[in-house]
Amino acid sequence: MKISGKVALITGGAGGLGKAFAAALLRAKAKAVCLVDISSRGKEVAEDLRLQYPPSQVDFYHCDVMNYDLFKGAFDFVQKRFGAIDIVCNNAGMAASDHNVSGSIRTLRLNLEAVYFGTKLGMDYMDKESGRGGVIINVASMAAFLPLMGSMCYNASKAGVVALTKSAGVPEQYEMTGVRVNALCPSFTETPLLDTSSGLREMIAQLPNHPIMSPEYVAEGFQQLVENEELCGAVMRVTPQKGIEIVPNRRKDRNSSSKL
Ligand SMILES: NC(=O)C1=CN([C@@H]2O[C@H](COP(=O)(O)OP(=O)(O)OC[C@H]3O[C@@H](n4cnc5c(N)ncnc54)[C@H](O)[C@@H]3O)[C@@H](O)[C@H]2O)C=CC1
Ligand SMILES: CC/C=C\C[C@H](O)/C=C/C=C\C=C\C=C\C(=O)[C@@H](O)C/C=C\CCC(=O)O
Repeated sequence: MKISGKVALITGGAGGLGKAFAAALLRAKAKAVCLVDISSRGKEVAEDLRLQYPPSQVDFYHCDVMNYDLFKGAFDFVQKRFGAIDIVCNNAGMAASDHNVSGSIRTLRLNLEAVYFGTKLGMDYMDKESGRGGVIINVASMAAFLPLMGSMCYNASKAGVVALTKSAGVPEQYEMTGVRVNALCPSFTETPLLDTSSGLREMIAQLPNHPIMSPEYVAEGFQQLVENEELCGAVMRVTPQKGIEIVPNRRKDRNSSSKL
């Protein structure tokens, strides 16, 4: 998809990766980006980006994406304001350690349930019937493949996002909807999330040859998932060791008459 002139909605847009994704779209001349976040910091982030990237429009919509009706309100807002939605990024996320039961349940709800809401809403608003097609990027993590110790629900939520994205992105579905759905799985990235878990930075520092990546580098992968029309149901890993790579899709090796 050519980004120039397009309209995007990014959840968790007040945070590290969300802001970098927004900036990447704005540099590629998106018409408008709406940052959807529960933190009112999003207002300043939107203002900052608006000043940096005229004449693109940047809005902030305050919303808890774990509430389906409130999240739908964000889609209605963007649809009404700009006439269409082309790009949805389900990025809002959190992590909690295993001994924090309520935090772990919240992690599952935000990282997986709300990504289901955003994927369903993205399809409803962008499919060929109500919209003009589009692309959804769901932010998972390398934790989907290599679990972060002591964070069962974080790891499970991210593995769930990968499975959800593959289901939503099967080619047969794309033919009906015109909406591509892809997953982005970064390794450790320099954002405020790294400071929410005690001892994490020390643990990362002990990993051999494992620098923490910049949000701007991960945003390069994000931009490829948006732009490359070939990618649907794709899972992209972004790591300091191997760079930006698409995880091979086993489905392609199967007999074409198989539905699995
Ligand atoms: N930083 C890292 O090392 C990595 C992060 N990720 C994923 O990237 C995504 C973005 O995280 P970061 O930018 O790193 O963290 P962050 O903490 O900077 O950003 C998360 C954003 O989500 C927002 N948010 C939290 N609860 C919300 C809710 N209920 N409704 C709406 N917004 C809500 C926060 O206010 C914040 O702005 C997350 O899904 C995270 O799991 C994936 C791999 C690595
Ligand atoms: C508090 C939350 C903190 C961090 C969030 C983040 O999403 C968690 C990540 C968890 C695990 C990351 C593992 C990363 C591994 C690597 O980047 C590389 O070691 C992987 C490179 C190659 C793997 C070998 C292979 O399978 O090919």
